[in-house]
Amino acid sequence: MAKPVSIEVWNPSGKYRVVSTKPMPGTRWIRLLTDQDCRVEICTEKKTILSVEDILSLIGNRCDGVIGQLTEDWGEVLFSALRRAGGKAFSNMAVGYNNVVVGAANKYGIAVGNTPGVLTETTAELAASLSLAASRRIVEADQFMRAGLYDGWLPHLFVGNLLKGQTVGVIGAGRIGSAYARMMIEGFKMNLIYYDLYQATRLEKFVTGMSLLAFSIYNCISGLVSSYGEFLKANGEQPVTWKRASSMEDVLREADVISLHPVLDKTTYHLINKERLAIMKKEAILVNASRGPVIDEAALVEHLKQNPMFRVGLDVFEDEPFMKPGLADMKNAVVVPHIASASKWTREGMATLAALNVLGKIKGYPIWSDPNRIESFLDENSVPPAACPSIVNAKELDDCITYCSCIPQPQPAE
Ligand SMILES: NC(=O)c1ccc[n+]([C@@H]2O[C@H](COP(=O)([O-])OP(=O)(O)OC[C@H]3O[C@@H](n4cnc5c(N)ncnc54)[C@H](O)[C@@H]3O)[C@@H](O)[C@H]2O)c1
Ligand SMILES: O=C(O)[C@H](O)CO
Repeated sequence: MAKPVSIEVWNPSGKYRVVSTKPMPGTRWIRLLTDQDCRVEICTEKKTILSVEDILSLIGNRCDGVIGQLTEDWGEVLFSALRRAGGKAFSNMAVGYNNVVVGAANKYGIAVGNTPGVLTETTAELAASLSLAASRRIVEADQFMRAGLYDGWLPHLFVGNLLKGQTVGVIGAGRIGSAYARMMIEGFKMNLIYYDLYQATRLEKFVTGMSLLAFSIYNCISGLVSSYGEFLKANGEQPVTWKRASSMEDVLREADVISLHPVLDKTTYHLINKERLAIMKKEAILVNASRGPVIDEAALVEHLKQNPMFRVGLDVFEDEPFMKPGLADMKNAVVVPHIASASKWTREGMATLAALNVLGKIKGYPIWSDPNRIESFLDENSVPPAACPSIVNAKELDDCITYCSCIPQPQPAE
């Protein structure tokens, strides 16, 4: 018998029972559910990571849908329990869903939602912040100041790396990887090399498009230049270049700053290991805001010890919430606790998308056709479309996909 967990209830007489395993930012997500006849139960247990038993207790005997977190183990046990309770949907409040065994959800006919798009720029900004913090040794310097060690300007004090004109490498150039690449190219005039299983057409177009736009504007004004490279040169700057690498090793060898943005799956587990660290430049910067196990963290600690000029910026860790022994002592590592998507707007938007995934399945709405264009769900001043923003197993469940945004709007509950 599972131990009861504490909850807070909204709209107790609601027809559909929706459980959220954590309080989530904002109140719009609660309103969207209660307006559609849902009773919302929010787990208020103090402990950070809920066990499978805790969640079983939350699901109980009758539950229409659950909004959960990336720290939870969603597999056979929970999906079978949710099915028995009459549930239709689970949504992670996250874009990554490596904590979910999608095959088990398919087996029990449960839809699995995630929250793409709303966190793209916020996560890319954190990766950019880590790139800067690591390259300019900001955390080390801050600690030095607070320790009262600063006794005057020195030519060698906290010398780091200049980004301008260096090469940024992106591994996994999807939504976040591409947004990060654009920030580093535009912000610091870095050259780009990327590796992905697929061509990042939008990113390539952006770089080329930017070049052409700048080129045409400059050309109109001066009539002097024939390429973006020349445009930059004419301004006394190095031209920006980009290329798609045919192997990940090419990125590791060539780039000065490398940021990891792939999904975590069998192909990306320990993508960065001892051998691959060894081929990186001795003074390279490595950033990870994807998932911890993409890096063999024990090998990374050894590499940091052997190569004091090699620096990392980490938002995620192999055994969260823990760090591998030795990492916390490394001055050449900047570490933050999985906060890449932590801006108010983004977290409230993630809660909204997760709630709408669950609500949409309960109401029998179709699936939104393009999870990269979810803005219409986030506009606080309008009723969101009657669709599930992003269901990762829609195909497996034979769900109906909507290709039109002009679909009927949901009506308030009577
Ligand atoms: N730290 C955080 O708080 C945080 C926030 C958001 C997302 N994330 C992580 O970032 C990941 C990416 O999010 P996204 O929205 O950009 O997803 P996305 O699907 O748009 O991009 C992932 C990219 O990884 C590529 N990829 C897959 N396998 C690969 C491989 N073996 N080698 C190279 N590339 C490979 C894919 O082709 C895709 O382009 C999420 O799955 C999540 O785990 C972390
Ligand atoms: O996958 C995700 O969405 C993050 O890790 C949390 O924002």
